[in-house]
Amino acid sequence: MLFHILHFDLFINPIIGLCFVFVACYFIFKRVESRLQSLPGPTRWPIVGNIPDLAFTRQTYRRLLEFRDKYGDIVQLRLGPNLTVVAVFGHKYLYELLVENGDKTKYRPSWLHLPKKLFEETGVLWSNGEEWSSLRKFTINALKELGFGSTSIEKRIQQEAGHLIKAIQSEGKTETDLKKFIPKAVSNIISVIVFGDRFEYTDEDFLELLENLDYIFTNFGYQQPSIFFSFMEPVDFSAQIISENMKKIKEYCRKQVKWHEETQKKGVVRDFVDMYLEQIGTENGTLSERSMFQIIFDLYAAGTETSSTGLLWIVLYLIKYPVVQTKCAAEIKRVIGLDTTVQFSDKEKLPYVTATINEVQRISTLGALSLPRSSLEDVEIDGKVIPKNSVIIPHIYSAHHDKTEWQKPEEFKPERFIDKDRHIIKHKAFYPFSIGPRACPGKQLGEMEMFIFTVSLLQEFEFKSVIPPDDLDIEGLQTGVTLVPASYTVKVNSRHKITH
Ligand code: HEM
Repeated sequence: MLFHILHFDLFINPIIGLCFVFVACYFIFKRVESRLQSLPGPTRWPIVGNIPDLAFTRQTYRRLLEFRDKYGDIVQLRLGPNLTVVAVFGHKYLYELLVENGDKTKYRPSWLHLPKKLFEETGVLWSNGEEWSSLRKFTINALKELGFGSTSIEKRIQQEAGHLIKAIQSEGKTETDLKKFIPKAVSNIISVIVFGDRFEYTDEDFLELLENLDYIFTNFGYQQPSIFFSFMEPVDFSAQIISENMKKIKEYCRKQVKWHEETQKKGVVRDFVDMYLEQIGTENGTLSERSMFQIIFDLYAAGTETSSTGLLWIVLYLIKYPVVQTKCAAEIKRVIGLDTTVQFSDKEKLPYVTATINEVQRISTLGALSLPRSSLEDVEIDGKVIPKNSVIIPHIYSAHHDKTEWQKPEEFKPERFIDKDRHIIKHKAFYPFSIGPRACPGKQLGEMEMFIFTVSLLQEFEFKSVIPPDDLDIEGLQTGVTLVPASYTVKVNSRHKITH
C-alpha cells in the first residue's frame, strides 16, 4: 500500500520525488562524511555510543591508555548519540594542544549538564569568556598581593607545618593515617588566603567543610552519568549529594562574607574576600557578587584536595623507597639542620628533596586527566581534526610516562631531575600543573606547600611502612577528578631520637 502511494506520488509529482532523493542523499552523505572525518576510536554501540566502554570502570585514565595502545595518540569516543569526546596522549600532541593551540582550547565544556548546573557558568574553574578571564586575572593578582610567593604566605605555611606536626604528635600513636591531618593543614592555607584566618583542626564548621569537599572530589568525575545527560539526574544520587554539599559550602561562605562586610575598614585589606568586596564597590569593577561565592568555592576545591593528595603521594613513596627517604633526611640535616625553619628559597640548596618531590609528582600524576577542555572551532593536531565543541581530555599522565621523553618512565628515580652540577633539570614533558593559558594559577602555592610541609615533616619524623614496602600498593585510584593513593598506615618515629 505504502509502496503504491509513494510510487504514485513520485510518478505524478517529480518535485516530491526530487525532494525525497535529495533528503536521502543528504543523510547518506552526512553519515559517510562523519565516518571519513572521524578520528580513530573504539566501535560505537547504537544510541549509547561508547558509554559502556567507560561506564564500568572508575580507572578512566587506565581505560583510555588501553584505547591509546589500540588506536594511537588521538582517540575519539562518542557518548550517547551526539557528544564527541577526544583524548589526547603523549608530550608532543599535548604541547600542540595546550600551548600551540592554547587560545583555541582554553575553554571548559561548561555547557555539560552537571557542571552547568553546579557552577552556573561562573567562577574560575568552569567558566569561559569574559567571566573567566576577568576572574582569573583578579585571582592571580590577588594571590600575588596577598603574599603569594612573598614572605607572608610562606610564613603561614611554616606556622601551619608546626600545627600539623603538633597534631600528629599529640595523637600519641606510633602508627597513623596521615589523611586525618594533611588535608586540614593544606586547607588552612586557603582559609588564611581567602578568609584571613586558620581553623583549629577540631572546629565543627571546618570539619563539615572538609567532609563536604571530600565527597565532591571523590565523586565528581567522568563516571557520573548526569555529567552528560540531564535525564539521568533523578537516578544519579551522588550528583544530588554533590549539589547539596556545594550549597552548604556556599552557605558557609555567605556567613563569612557577611562578617567581612560588617567588619571591613576602608583601605585595610585583610584577605581575598576584602579585596573582592572592595573591587565590587568600585565604579568600573567588573566582578559580581554572584561570582564571589563560586570563586571562593573554586579556590577551596582546587587548592585543598590537590596539594594534600600530593603530600600523601610523597609520604607513600618515601615509605615505599626508604633509601630515598634516608637520602632526603640526610640532605636536610646536612644543609639546613633539623631545627631551622625551612624557607621556600632552600629548594636549590636541597636538590635531592626537590627532585624527589618532582619525581613523585611525575610518576603519580595526581591530575592525570587534568580538567576537561573544549574548543569553539575545529582544532588540527598533526593533520588530525578535533571537531569543535568536543570534550577534550588532555592525558597528562601519558606525557609523564612518555617513553620518547623519559628513560624507563615506570621506575621511581629522583636522580633523573638532577644534573651533574646538582642543579634541578627542567624537563619539557613535566607539567603536573598543566601548561598553556589555562594552566593552574595555584602552581607556586602548591609547590611551596609541598616543599615546606615535606621538609618540615622530615625534619621531625621518620616514616616507615607497617607492611613490607614491596607490598605497598602504588597504583592510583581515580576516585573523582584526582588520582589518589590507596589508604595506607605509617609508623611515625621522632627523628630527634634517631641517631644515624
Ligand atoms: C599539587 C597541587 C596542585 C596541582 C597538581 C594542580 C593541578 C591543576 C591542574 C592540572 C589544573 C587544570 C589546568 C588545565 O585545565 O590545564 C588546575 C587548575 C586550577 N588550579 Fe590547580 N593544582 C594544584 C594546586 C592548586 C592550588 C593550591 C590552587 C589555589 C590557589 C589551585 C587553583 C587552581 C584553579 C583556580 C584552577 C582552574 C584554572 C582555570 O580554569 O583557569 N591549584 N590545577
